[in-house]
Amino acid sequence: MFVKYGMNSGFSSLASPAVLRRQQFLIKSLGGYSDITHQKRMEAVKCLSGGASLEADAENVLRAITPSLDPTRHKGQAGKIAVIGGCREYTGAPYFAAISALKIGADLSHVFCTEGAATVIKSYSPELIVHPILQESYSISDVDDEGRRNISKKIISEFDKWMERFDCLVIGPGLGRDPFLLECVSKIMTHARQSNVPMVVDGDGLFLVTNSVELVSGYPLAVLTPNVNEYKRLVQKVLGCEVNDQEAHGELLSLSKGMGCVTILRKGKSDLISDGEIVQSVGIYGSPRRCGGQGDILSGSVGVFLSWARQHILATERKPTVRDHYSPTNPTVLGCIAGSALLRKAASLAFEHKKRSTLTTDIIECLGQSLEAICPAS
Ligand SMILES: NC(=O)C1=CN([C@@H]2O[C@H](COP(=O)(O)OP(=O)(O)OC[C@H]3O[C@@H](n4cnc5c(N)ncnc54)[C@H](OP(=O)(O)O)[C@@H]3O)[C@@H](O)[C@H]2O)[C@@H](O)CC1
Ligand SMILES: Nc1ncnc2c1ncn2[C@@H]1O[C@H](COP(=O)(O)OP(=O)(O)OP(=O)(O)O)[C@@H](O)[C@H]1O
Ligand SMILES: [Mg+2]
Repeated sequence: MFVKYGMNSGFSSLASPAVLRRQQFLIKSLGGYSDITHQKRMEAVKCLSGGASLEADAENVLRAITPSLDPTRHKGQAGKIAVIGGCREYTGAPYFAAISALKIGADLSHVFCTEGAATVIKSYSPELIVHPILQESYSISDVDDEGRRNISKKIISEFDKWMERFDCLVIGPGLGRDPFLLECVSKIMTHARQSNVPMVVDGDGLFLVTNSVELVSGYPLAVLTPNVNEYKRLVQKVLGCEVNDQEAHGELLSLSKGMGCVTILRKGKSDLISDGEIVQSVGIYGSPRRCGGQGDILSGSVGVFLSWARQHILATERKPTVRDHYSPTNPTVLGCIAGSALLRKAASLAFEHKKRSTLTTDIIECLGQSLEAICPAS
């Protein structure tokens, strides 16, 4: 059903029910019809058409979706996350993503990586559950095609034993670009999608998805978190043009729509988030340090918050709570807003103490305190 607004409302476009709800939220957030100025109304209209973005009410989102520490809850209910990444070159990225998930409050964090990377990642932390199941081409260079197919099947069946236990997969931090390994990860993604397991795709996972868009296209539980380069490659592939920063919001909407409305978090000075229907931004001041690994914290965090947002929406579907003063309601968008806001707050806190020497591990140490300031544990 589509609704046409009256001319004097400022919203004269034909609107779907979802857009209508968002327009009503905008009208409310702008102070209702009576005192809304022409300029504000035009800003809202521009926002709906993708011309400007709406700064997300990130603190309220964080408060609403973060579960309370209820003593009746058992291990696992606060989230089980799996990071798929870690190869010969990169062991830091999957560690950052997986440990961030735990530091925020997930109960269990797994890493699926290559054998060589596993020993290193285990040595960083005893908290992580590490599965050395992935293989790169160099480690099977003397195996024929039939042997490779068997190895691939074994990897997939090993992963399948665990898959449905996970609330979210984080695919790509430090995954590398080995063709055999990426082929196995494609199959894992296909199985995850068939089982409706949400996935956050980052780093080399985005390299894979850019070359095989069908892996995520049209999957509402997929979130992509591209940095500047990863975004550029996606725009070139899906929209067939170069990035145009003058049209950032409309372009992000088009990209998401072009991929069947997957949620995209475009990282940058402000993080921009779209699910093909709306655009939200998170511009909280973070830190001027651009040390590597902050995107990995973000992907692990979004994995946890998206799982919590899904739980929260399921639990409150029948009984809305007074905490729910936020919009939108898509759990993938809520997860992105919360992850982006928390990372930025933690980066800012870490920078206060460490200044130029701020590293990713310092930011991870500030995740708990930053969340505590918004959602006290007791
Ligand atoms: N400790 C670890 O294990 C870590 C491992 N990681 C893992 O590495 C893998 C590859 O990911 P990635 O991000 O390094 O690759 P990519 O996107 O090609 O960027 C590479 C180059 O792009 C440039 N560049 C960047 N930003 C830019 C900007 N704003 N504007 C302009 N240029 C910009 C810049 O190039 P430069 O300035 O050197 O020319 C940068 O060096 C992936 O698996 C990831 O998870 C990381 O997570 C880090 C921590
Ligand atoms: N210019 C900027 N100003 C402020 N914050 C930024 C800026 N660029 C990125 N960020 C923040 O840093 C986070 C990580 O973004 P970045 O672009 O560094 O990701 P990345 O390249 O994938 O990182 P990684 O090194 O982990 O792969 C983003 O969520 C964003 O909030
Ligand atoms: Mg990255």
